[in-house]
Amino acid sequence: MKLYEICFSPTGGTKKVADMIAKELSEDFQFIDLTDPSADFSDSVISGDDVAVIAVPSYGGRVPAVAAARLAHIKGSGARAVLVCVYGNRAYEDTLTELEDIATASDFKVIGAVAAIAEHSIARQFAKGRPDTEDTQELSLFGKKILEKIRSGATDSPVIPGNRPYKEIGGGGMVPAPTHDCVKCGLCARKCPVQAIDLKDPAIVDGGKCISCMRCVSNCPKSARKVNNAMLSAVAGMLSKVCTERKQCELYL
Ligand SMILES: Cc1cc2nc3c(=O)[nH]c(=O)nc-3n(C[C@H](O)[C@H](O)[C@H](O)COP(=O)(O)O)c2cc1C
Repeated sequence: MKLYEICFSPTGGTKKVADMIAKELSEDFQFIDLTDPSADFSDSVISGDDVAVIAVPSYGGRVPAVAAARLAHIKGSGARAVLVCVYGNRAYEDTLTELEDIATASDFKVIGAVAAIAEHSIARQFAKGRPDTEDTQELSLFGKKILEKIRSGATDSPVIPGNRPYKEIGGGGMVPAPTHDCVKCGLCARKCPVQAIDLKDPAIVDGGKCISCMRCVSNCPKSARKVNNAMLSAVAGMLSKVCTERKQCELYL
């Protein structure tokens, strides 16, 4: 059995959680980075006796559309899959259900699913420091239980929460822009998962392509990329009502 970690993680929270699960399943794994806009995902060869940890963040209770599209190119060949959805302590709604449908359509056999919490990548005061020590212990235990199921040879699929049809895709429009501290190093443009930022002039952003993933904000070595303050305060105000109470990690096996 070979382990794959197939992950879309613009600001690293999803990857942290996926790594915690993956390292319980195998000492080493092959990483497939769904944020890489230049990768040809149909090149990934996964065979029937492999296992994949497929991890995405929740965006508005859904799988980020670009992650869904890239994932659809990977052929599962009947390999077992453990789905991971990471969210910012509001809710993940239909993310796991949608991910289950995408994985199944790509010929993966879903044997488990995890929902976990990481710092909210837009309003970073929510779920700050998560996954924390308590999450780490819980996720390590989840990983051990998943490994037991893999070793038992069981391939039944758990009942995963969520609705079909899924929630409508909403939100968007939070397009980060450079501040006066920008030195035009171009890192944001090179690392943008959807190539929305102009390589020569990072002030030029294709708003139609930007998915508001906040990678450019979190990656900037000069902290010189920001979203509009008024917009951010409005979002934080809305989230404070629904994000404050601590949500727990969940395992579906
Ligand atoms: C565009 C966007 C939409 C989001 N929507 C939700 C949401 O519906 N519920 C939630 O709890 N967190 C939401 N979040 C927070 C992310 O799911 C969370 O911060 C996640 O850890 C980000 O993953 P990453 O660090 O791998 O980029 C959203 C973040 C972004 C950027």
